[in-house]
Amino acid sequence: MSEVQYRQDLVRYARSLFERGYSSGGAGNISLKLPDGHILATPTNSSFGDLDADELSKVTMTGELVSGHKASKEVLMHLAMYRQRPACGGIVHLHSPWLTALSCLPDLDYENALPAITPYYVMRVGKLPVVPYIRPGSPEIAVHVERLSKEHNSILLANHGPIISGKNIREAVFNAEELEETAKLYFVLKPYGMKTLTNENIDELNTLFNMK
Ligand SMILES: O=C(CO)COP(=O)(O)O
Ligand SMILES: [Zn+2]
Repeated sequence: MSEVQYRQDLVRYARSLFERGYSSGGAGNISLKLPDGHILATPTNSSFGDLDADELSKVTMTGELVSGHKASKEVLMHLAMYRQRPACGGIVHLHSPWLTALSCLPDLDYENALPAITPYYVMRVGKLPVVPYIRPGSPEIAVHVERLSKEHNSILLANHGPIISGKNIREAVFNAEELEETAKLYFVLKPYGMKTLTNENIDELNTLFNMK
C-alpha cells in the first residue's frame, strides 16, 4: 500500500466517525503508522469531517514534524502507545458521547471502567483502565498512557475521552465503535443492573477469538 493510500484511509475513517457523531468540532485525533516507520496524524485543531490528505502531519517516532501541518497536541500520547505496542498500526482518540459520559462518572473503577457485558467487548478490548484527569495536551498524559499501554489497547482519560488502538487504522476504528457501543449499553442497563460474563466465558473468548 502506498503512502497516498494510507493518507486516504485516515481521511476516510475520520470522516466516517465524524458523520456518525463520534467526533464534533475539532475534538479528537487519529494517527497511523506508515511503512517507513513515521506516524501520520491529524493536525491540531482540525475537524474529522474535512481533513486534507496532503496536510496531515507526518512525524517521527520522537515527535519531530517531517511534513504537513503542526500535529495534534496529543501526539505524544499516541507515540507512547506505539512505543509500548509494537504491533499497533493505528490509534483513535475521541470525545464520543457515551465514553466521555462514562469518563465523568464519580464512582469509576480506575482498574476497569467497563465490565465484561458482551463477547465482542471482551474480544476487542477486554479491560478499560482510567488515567486521572489531566488537562488535554499535557505531556503527563503520555506518561500514564505509556505505563498502561503494554497491557491494554484502550484507555479512558477521566473527564475527557478514550484512546483506542488496533493493529491498523481499520481495527482501531472497529475497536472504538465496539467500545462506544459497550459504554452506551452500560448506561442503558445501569438502572436495571446487569449480568456480566463469567471468568470461564472470558477465558473461552480469549482462547478462541482474541482480536486485541
Ligand atoms: O482532542 C483533542 C485534545 O485532547 C484535540 O486536540 P488536537 O486538535 O490538538 O488534536
Ligand atoms: Zn481530547
